[in-house]
Amino acid sequence: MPIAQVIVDVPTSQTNTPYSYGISDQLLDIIQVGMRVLVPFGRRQVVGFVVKLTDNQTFSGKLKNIIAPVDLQPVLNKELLQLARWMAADTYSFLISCLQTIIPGGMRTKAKKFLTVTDEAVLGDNADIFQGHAQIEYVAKELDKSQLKRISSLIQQGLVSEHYSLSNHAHQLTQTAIKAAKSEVELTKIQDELPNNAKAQWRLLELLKQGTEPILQTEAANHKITGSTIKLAEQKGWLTKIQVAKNRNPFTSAVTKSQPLTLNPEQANAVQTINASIDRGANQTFLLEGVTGSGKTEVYLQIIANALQQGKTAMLLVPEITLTPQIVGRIRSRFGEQVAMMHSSMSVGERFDEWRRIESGAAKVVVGVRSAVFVPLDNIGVIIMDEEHDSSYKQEENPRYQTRDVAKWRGAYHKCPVVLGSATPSLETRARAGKGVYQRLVLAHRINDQALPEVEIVDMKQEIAGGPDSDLSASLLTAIEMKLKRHEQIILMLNRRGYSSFVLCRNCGFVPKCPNCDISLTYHKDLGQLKCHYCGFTRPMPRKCDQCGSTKLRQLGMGSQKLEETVNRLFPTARVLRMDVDTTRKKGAHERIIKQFSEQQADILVGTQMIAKGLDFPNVTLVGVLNADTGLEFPDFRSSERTFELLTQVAGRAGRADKAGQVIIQTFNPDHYAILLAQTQNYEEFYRTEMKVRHAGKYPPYYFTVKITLSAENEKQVVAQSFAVLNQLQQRLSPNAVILGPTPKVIKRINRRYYYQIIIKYRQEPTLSTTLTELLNQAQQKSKSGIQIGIDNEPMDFM
Ligand SMILES: Nc1ncnc2c1ncn2[C@@H]1O[C@H](COP(=O)(O)OP(=O)(O)OP(=O)(O)O)[C@@H](O)[C@H]1O
Ligand SMILES: [Zn+2]
Ligand SMILES: [Zn+2]
Repeated sequence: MPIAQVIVDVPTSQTNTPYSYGISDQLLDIIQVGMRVLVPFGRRQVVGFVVKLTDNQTFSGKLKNIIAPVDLQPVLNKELLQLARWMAADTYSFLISCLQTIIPGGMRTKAKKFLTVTDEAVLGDNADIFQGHAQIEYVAKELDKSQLKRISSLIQQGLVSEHYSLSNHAHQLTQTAIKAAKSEVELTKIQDELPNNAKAQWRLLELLKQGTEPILQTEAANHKITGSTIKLAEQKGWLTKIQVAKNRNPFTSAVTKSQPLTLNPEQANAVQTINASIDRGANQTFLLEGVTGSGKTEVYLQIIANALQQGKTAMLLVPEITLTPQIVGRIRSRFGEQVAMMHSSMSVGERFDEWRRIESGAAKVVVGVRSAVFVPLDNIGVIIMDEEHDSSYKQEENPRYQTRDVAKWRGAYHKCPVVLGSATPSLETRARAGKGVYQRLVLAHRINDQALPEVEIVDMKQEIAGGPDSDLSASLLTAIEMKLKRHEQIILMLNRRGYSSFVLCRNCGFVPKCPNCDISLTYHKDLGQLKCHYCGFTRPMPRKCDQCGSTKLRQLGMGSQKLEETVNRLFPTARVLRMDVDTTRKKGAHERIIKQFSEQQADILVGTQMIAKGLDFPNVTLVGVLNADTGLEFPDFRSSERTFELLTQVAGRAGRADKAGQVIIQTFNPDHYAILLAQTQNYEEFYRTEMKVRHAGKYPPYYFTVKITLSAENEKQVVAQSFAVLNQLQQRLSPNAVILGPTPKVIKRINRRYYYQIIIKYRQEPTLSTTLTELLNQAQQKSKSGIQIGIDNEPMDFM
C-alpha cells in the first residue's frame, strides 16, 4: 500500500515528524512529493505537505487516507524541501513554518484557487469540469480521479493555468481575445468580396490571416479595430471570442533598453574574477566592498549577463522596497522580460504570477527582497545580495532566518558563486573576508574618480544655546539656501530609529502612554491621533492633560512631517517631497516619489532612513542629517555599527555624478568614533576600531550569539520560567559559554505581554544545538500555559 509522509499544519501540535497517510486508488498517481494535501487530523481537516512517498507493504495499522490534493502540481521541488529541513534545524523552528515560508505568500493565505482555460478547445473535451466557463474555482474535493488527472496534464501543457485570488472572482485575470474561425483561404475570399469602404473589416481580416495565435482585443484596438467591428465579424462567423489568461504585470513603468557600460579597471577586475567562478561552477563567496557610488550595480548587471550567456539563471536580492524602483529599472532595461520581481508590496496574485514565471523557466533573473531567496529558480549561475549588511535580511519572526545563510546554502546546492555587495559590509562578513573564507574584491573609487563628499559635523549642544528654531543648524540653513540658488537638489534625513514625537504636559510632565505596552504614544498630526507603534492602539489627541487637566500639551521630538513643515516655512519657494511610512503606504507611492525627485520636480527630499541607501540621483549635492545620534544611545552592541553605516550610506547619496557633494551631520555626540569615522567615510578604519570593541566585549564576530525570549501576560510567571531556562542552560553548556540574563527587554511590556530575554555568547558549544532543540520542544508544552518561548540564532536585535 502506498503511503504519504505528511508534515501537517497544526500550530498547537507542531512537530518535525511527518504523519503517515494512505493514498486511495482514486488519488493514486496524482499525489506527488512537494504537493500540499488535505488530510484528516483528529476531528478536523488540515493542510499538510507531502515530503515523502513510500511503498510500505508491511504496514499493518489502519491508516487514514489523504482527502484531496490542494495543489495540482508540486509547489516545492527537491531542493526546496531539502532547504526547509536545513532551515528548521538552523533556526530552531518547526519544519511546517519553514515549508510555509518557502512557498509564496499568496498560496499561504486564504486565497482561492482558480483555473483558467487558455485554449477554448479544452472546453469541449472537458465540459464535465468547466461547464462552458473559461474560469472556475478549484475545489479539490469536488473532482474525481479522471478529472484531477486531466487538469494536471492540461496545466503541464499550458492549456490551463492556475491563479490565486483573495476575492470570489478572479475575472481580472482574463482578457478577451479573438481567433480566426475560418481558414486563411476563406478569409482572403471574404476580403475580396468586401465593399471598398469597409476598411476596418478589411484590417480585421488581415489580422486574422496572420496566424493561429489568439489576438488580444487590446492588440486589435492598436490596429484601429473597434469592438463593434469585432462583434459584427463574430456574428458573420469569421472569428470566435475567447478568454485568455492575463499575467498581471507588476512593473508599472515602461523601460528603455540599456547597453553595458565600459567598466573602469576596478569594476573590470571584479567582473572577470566573479565570471571565472560562474564559468567554473565554483561555489565561492565574494565580498564586493565598493564605496558609495563606485558602480557596484554595473558589476552585478555584467555578471548576471554572463550567467545568462552560460545558459544559467541569476538572483539579485535587495533590501526592502526602498531600492527596488531604481534597481529594478536598471535590471529590466538590461534584461527585459526575463526579469521577475518579488517584493512585499506586490499583490498576492502578482507574486504568484511571477513565481509561476520563474518556476516554468520563463523568467531567468529574479530581483527581490528577503523572501525572494526562496524562489524556485533552477540552474542558478550566481546569487547576489546587494547591501548585504542591511538588517531587513534577517527575518524577525519565525522562522528567524538570515537571508545570507539561505543564499549560501543555495549557492552550495547549485555550485555557484554568492556575491555580497556593500559599501559598509557587516562586521561578520568583513571579518570572514579578512580570514580568506570569502574572497574580497574592492572598488575603492567613485565612478569618474569623483571624491567622496565633504562631511561637516555640527555640534547641536552649541546650536541649542543659539536659538529657538534649532532643528536646523545655521550651517545647514546656509547650505540649503546656496544649493537652492544653484538649482541643485537636497536630501534631508531624520534618523527615526527608536525615535518618535510624543506629547508632554508642560504643567505636570505627564506623557500619554499605551495601556497595553510600556511605551509612550506617538503623535500623528495628519490623523489628529496618538498611536502606539507596537500594538496599534490609537486614541484621539486629547485637548487636556489626563492627569492635571491643563491644556498646555506640547509635541516633543521631531517627526518627518514636522520637518517638512519647517522646511516649507523657512524656504517657501522650494518644492519639498516627503518620503516616510505615512507617504508610502499606498501602492506605487514609493516609485512615484523617487520618480518625481529624479525628474527634478522637487528641490528637497525630506525623509527617514528609507532615503539613506541605494538611491542614485546625480543632481543631489547636499545631504543633511538632522539627528545623527538617536541610535547611538541604544543598549545594543551593534548601535555604533548601525550609526556608522547609516551615516556613510546617506552621505553617499551626495555628489554621485559630476558635481561635488556636501554633507552636514548634526549631532549631540561630535566626538563619538562612529560619527568621526563616518565623517571621513573610512570603512576600513571603522572596521578595525569596532573589531577591538567587539573583542573586548566578547561580541560577534568573535563570539556567536543566541537569544531566547520568553513572554507571558503574567510577569511573575515569565520571570520564574526564565530562571528555569537559565538553570537548564547552565547545566548543559560548558563553563566557557557566557549566559546573560534573564533581563526584561528594553520595552518590557508589549501588547499586554511581559518580555524577558536570555543571551548566550559562545565560541564552541557542542551540546548547544541539542539543548536548544529540546527547549523548542518543551516550548510547545509550555505554550499551553500561556508562556511563549522564541529562539533567535544570531539575532540582529539585542533589546
Ligand atoms: N563603468 C561606468 N561608466 C560610467 N558610469 C558608470 C559606470 N559604472 C557605474 N556607473 C554609474 O555610476 C553611478 C553609481 O553607480 P551605482 O549606483 O551602481 O553605485 P553603487 O556602488 O551601487 O553605490 P551605492 O552603494 O551608493 O548604492 C550610476 O549612475 C551608474 O550608472
Ligand atoms: Zn498635566
Ligand atoms: Zn501598544
